[in-house]
Amino acid sequence: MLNLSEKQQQIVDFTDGALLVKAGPGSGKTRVLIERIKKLLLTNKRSKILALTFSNLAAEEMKNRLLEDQAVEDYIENVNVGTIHSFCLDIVQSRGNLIGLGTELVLFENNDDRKKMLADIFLKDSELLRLLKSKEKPEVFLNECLELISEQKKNFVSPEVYDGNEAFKEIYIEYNEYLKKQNAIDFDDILFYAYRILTENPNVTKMYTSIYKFICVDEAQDLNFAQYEVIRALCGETFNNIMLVGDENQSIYGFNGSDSNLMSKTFVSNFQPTVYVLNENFRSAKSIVRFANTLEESDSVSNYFYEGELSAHELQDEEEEALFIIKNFKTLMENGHSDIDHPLDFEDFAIIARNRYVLNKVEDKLKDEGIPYYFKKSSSGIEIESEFIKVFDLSLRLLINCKDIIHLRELCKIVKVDVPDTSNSCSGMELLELILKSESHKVIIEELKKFDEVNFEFGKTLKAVADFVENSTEFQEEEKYLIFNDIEMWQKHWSKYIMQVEREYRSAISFRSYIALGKTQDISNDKGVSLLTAHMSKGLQYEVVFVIGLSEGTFPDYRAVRANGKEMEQEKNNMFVAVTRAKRICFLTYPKVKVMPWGDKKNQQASRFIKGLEIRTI
Ligand SMILES: Nc1ncnc2c1ncn2[C@@H]1O[C@H](COP(=O)(O)OP(=O)(O)OP(=O)(O)O)[C@@H](O)[C@H]1O
Repeated sequence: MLNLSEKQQQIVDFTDGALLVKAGPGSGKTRVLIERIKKLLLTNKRSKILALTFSNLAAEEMKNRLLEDQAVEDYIENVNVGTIHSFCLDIVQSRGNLIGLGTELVLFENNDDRKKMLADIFLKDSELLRLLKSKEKPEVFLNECLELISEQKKNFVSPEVYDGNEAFKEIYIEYNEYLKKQNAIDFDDILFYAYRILTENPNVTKMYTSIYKFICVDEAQDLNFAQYEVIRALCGETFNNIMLVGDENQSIYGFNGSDSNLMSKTFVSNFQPTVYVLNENFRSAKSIVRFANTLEESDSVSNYFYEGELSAHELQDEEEEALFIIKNFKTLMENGHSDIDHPLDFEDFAIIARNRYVLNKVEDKLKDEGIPYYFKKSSSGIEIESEFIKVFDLSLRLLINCKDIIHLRELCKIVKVDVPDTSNSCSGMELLELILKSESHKVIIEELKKFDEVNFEFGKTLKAVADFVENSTEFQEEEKYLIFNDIEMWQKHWSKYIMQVEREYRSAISFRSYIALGKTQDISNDKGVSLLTAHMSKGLQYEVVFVIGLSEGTFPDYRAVRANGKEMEQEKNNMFVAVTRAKRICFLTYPKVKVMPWGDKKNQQASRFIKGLEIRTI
């Protein structure tokens, strides 16, 4: 067990009142948060703690780190770790009725589903249809409408109070009505409705604050308006045992409305927290901290004796850049490094870029060399390849929610039947019996019939479907191949789900919500060199980091270069996050010439972020 610094210890020992920990990279924010939760668990054995994170990855990491300590094992039930969205979805699904919604609402997480709904709305109304047809690019217009709806919801502007464009107001009203008719909500509704439930029902707020004695929020610099307001609503009038932890310089979700002022100004004025600042970096060697400080004018101090290594390199083109990475990777794997006191492994390396495509060349080279690597992904939902499992998936959706018109139509289209009239109330199973007639589809019905809310054994269902497919002569080899892969993927989601949810709480609707929120994505056992975007690298650390594609227009991104305003601040933060993932060695590279997808060659300038360094050429 590592010793905490004096300041870290003070934070861990802090008991009552609001608390803000502002701290630089590698200063132990996450560590302090975890230690404080442990301490609270052990000293307040009957109190519950709510720990909110921004990603499933961060939530999982936090749970694992808590579980590592045997002392807290018996009290682990007292801490609820999860993303803000997942916590709020629980509120909405269980108490939607308090604001005129149904309960057990399903989440339409997929943008295509939202678009289909919007298209329906335009088709039904001749005025709106005319408007749509007058647009040069109707598809783009639909997307813009969806974005505008999303923006209103993120700002908690309901259609009733929206006072802009009349046509849009109507579209927005209809869109929400359509969702309501299907007992569904979209992603943005999660926070908005949770906020309404909490603020319009003080009893609910009181119930939560009497259950949870402490609330902690990690990565608080990434809070956006809606998230902050929900957290504030959760605290009601009097609760103030809330702890926010974050680093303004690592705020990188500006495009999603995040604003570090919510943490450093609004929270301070609303809660008057005790503020701690941590600036000792326990992760990175001196040269890395020194460079990071020049990016952000921060005052981090490396706690390490090691100088480490940070260097910038110009390569001829992307091919040369990729070869340079492979060469240095191999040298370090073979010889190690005097500042690293253990032999290096694949997992000690990360290659980070501003966007996914910059990593293509390196990926090719890693593949050629047989070096294991993986992409960190953040996704939600489930992607299905085979038609049969698509039918299975849609059937499951209808079983959960017979009002789901969007997916009912999709299912009917696939099995080529007319959409049945759903105006007479009809259960999901009755609908399925009307639609699914082929032998193989009847198997789906039989299997789904076995579900009842008390005993949701999806693993057995998958096994039965797999057995049927194996013995069936109805499918071609290729189709079977896809079906088996799809089933295997479902099985993985199911395994992750049952690890998180006790048997008695398992149900089809909760399983679907877990999938929709990305809580069943496999994120843990990836092996090999990490390929990451700067966004995905948040919170992680590696002995050796290559930050690549560091040219003007790529990193910083060309849009930020063009706008040259707040966006550039975000780019700098992205760079800051990427570089500070390195513990001991950091290579910064860029290709002088970039070959465009259509074959042209483009000369590039070194990124402004490395201009102050000596740039080596080969
Ligand atoms: N007091 C300490 N002594 C030694 N090592 C420490 C101490 N505090 C933290 N560390 C180590 O420093 C590293 C960084 O800690 P942690 O990940 O908690 O920092 P962080 O502030 O959350 O980082 P970031 O925001 O950059 O992701 C970890 O390896 C952690 O174990």
